[in-house]
Amino acid sequence: MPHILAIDQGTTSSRAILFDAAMQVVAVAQEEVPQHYPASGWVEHDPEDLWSTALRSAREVIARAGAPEIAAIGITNQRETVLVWDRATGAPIHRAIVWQDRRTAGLCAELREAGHEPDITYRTGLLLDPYFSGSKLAWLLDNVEGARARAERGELLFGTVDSFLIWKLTGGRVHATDATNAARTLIYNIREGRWDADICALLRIPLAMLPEVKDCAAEFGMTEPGLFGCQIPILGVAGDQQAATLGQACFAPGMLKATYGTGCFALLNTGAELVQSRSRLLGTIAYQLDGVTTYALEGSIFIAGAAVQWLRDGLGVIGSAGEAQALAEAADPAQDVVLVPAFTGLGAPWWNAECRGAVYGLTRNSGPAELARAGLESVGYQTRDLLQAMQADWRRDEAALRVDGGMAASDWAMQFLADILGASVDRPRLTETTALGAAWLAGMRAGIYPGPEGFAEEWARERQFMPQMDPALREARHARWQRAVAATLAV
Ligand SMILES: Nc1ncnc2c1ncn2[C@@H]1O[C@H](COP(=O)(O)OP(=O)(O)O)[C@@H](O)[C@H]1O
Ligand SMILES: O=P(O)(O)OC[C@H](O)CO
Repeated sequence: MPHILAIDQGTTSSRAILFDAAMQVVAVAQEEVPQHYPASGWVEHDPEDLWSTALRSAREVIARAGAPEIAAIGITNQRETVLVWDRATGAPIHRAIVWQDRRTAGLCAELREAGHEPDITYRTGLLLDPYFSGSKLAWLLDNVEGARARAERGELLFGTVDSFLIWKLTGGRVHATDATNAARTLIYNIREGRWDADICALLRIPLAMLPEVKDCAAEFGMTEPGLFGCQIPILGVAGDQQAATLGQACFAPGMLKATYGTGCFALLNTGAELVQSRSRLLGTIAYQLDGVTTYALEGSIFIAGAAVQWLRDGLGVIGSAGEAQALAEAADPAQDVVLVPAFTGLGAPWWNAECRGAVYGLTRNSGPAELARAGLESVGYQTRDLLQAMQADWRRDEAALRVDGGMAASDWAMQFLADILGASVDRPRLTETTALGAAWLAGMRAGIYPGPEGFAEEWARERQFMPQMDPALREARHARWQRAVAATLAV
């Protein structure tokens, strides 16, 4: 029976997941990726680590499953992260600059002050923020000696992590990306589906270094025979948040998923319509199949599961993430401690990089339990702000929010989410949604998995969380949270 291999190259780890012909997980392998912080606000990955951890995970998962026949590979990846390498030798010219890296804040501010943001947002759906690839690529060309001249001579190639892995997997024969990854670069015109020559000129990025942009389910080349002992076609590629949107089968306009990992990324399918947000949410490509683009509105929260990590590593009040829930349950119901986890500023819809976290409502009786509860609740409150902004931008059907990611494992956090949203929250049976999305793209293209309709029918709910909080209390607590955010932004 043919299997599908999904490679999920994430910010903190590389994972490989093998799915069988019935789309069930057969085996998983994972390896941490070392992080480099060469200066305050800078985050880098060694390209060799990205490649070797992905390759080792893939080989290990295949070996664990007894080396079954693999019909295709699907790739999903941390988005926006920038790599530049030599076309002839494959050697990277610098470490990868990771999406979290803020070194280009000055360049982005200059471009904003020069009035470029409205036009760039119109063309790309994005904001002039260091988060996206464009300014990072410009930084490399400006700061690595000789890079711009070499790029202009056509000697250097740019890619996001998917492109780099495709290049390595195909032995340097294919330089390609998919539309969802291209949509995160700030240099791709998502209305017209092409690299934007004007924005590239503004950032002085030579067009010759850009990869070919393909559908998410397409021919991305065959792997080198030496890598897995046989050649395997790469048939699916999507950025990790878009892959999760697919894995959650959010195919209909109005469907919405939120992935709760370190941060939280919510994507709302807006169909053929690219929505211009009034609340600084992002317009992006949800997926592109058979040349047809489906758009999404996206909101990012920087701190979700990271609030739980802070309880564990910063405060030391829990030993593992799974303990947060029991501690929160022990909190004094009479207290209303609010944590605004702006550890690195606040993301959508606030987009304030300067503010920092705060705790409100402390009494002499406040302790670890109240902080744990406040930490878990902060994720629900932030999600509500995000979804309210989405609703203001675009009608949303009353379909439930579909959740996934590590923090979605917490029943307590998901119940509070339903309570504070006043809406139901659905957790799927298969929580490996990111990998599933990539596998589905590849498996569908290989002809062994169903098309979107058949796949959507396979989606199954493990648990639905229904709102139970009294509506007046819900509104009062959310209003208090909003006052806390306003105070945090004002400091
Ligand atoms: N049971 C749990 N309760 C609350 N948070 C959890 C739980 N399990 C994991 N997490 C949080 O989920 C995050 C890990 O999720 P994951 O999807 O693996 O994230 P990422 O891909 O960003 O590394 C961590 O920040 C962790 O604190
Ligand atoms: O690798 P993750 O899961 O933290 O996801 C990172 C996002 O793609 C960044 O936009």
